[in-house]
Amino acid sequence: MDNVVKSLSVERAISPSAGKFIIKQPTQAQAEDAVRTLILWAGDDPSREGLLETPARVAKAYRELYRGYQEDAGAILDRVFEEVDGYQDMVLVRDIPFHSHCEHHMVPFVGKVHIGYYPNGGVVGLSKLARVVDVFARRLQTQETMTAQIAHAIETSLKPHGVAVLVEAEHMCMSMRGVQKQGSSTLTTQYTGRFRDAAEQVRFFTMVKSPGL
Ligand SMILES: Nc1nc2c(ncn2[C@@H]2O[C@H](COP(=O)(O)OP(=O)(O)OP(=O)(O)O)[C@@H](O)[C@H]2O)c(=O)[nH]1
Ligand SMILES: [Zn+2]
Repeated sequence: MDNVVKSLSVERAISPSAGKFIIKQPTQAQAEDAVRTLILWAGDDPSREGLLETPARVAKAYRELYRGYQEDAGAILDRVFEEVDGYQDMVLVRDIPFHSHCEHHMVPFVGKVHIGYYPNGGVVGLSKLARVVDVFARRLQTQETMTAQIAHAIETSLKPHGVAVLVEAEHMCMSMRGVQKQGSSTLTTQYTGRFRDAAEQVRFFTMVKSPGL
């Protein structure tokens, strides 16, 4: 196992174009060995029947849970509809569910994202805002970073008159372990443009919390 870990030598270099890290992917066998190590660390026997296929399943699940690293929010927000008969008011998509993993413990945090923006000429497909949430949620995250990244992606692609992002979430690393406080929630917000105005923030928040369908 030691040899596998030593030979991983993850390469980290900053790509000049996107400012992204280029990671040299470990092989499937290396990923599965790492899971076997963690099973041993948890105190179980990775060679018992029920756990034999677990390393392969976990490696596959990781591809899904961390798919966001392979995705580009800019490409998702690329298509704008301009024929909206002069609509200029706020567009709000609320209660977008998400699950992410905190970068400190790699334990889930789950909740909802609310996104409002003031269009500048055109509007984006509503589903695309929910897709952008997943691009950033399916990475190792802090709630603050995820909130800022969602707002930044919309701001950069749509250049709207303002973006508001509100994220509310429960962190399993605070409920299942550590301080063990079930039911606490964390709210984070990021505002740009018109939403820097306090009255706009009140309007956004009121709409987010108004009775639903
Ligand atoms: N700001 C912020 N903190 C987070 C987030 N997710 C987890 N944390 C916190 O990250 C901190 C890590 O603290 P450390 O003292 O390094 O780790 P720890 O000993 O496991 O901390 P405890 O959770 O208090 O047991 C904890 O306070 C977590 O609650 C997040 O999205 N944003
Ligand atoms: Zn955590």
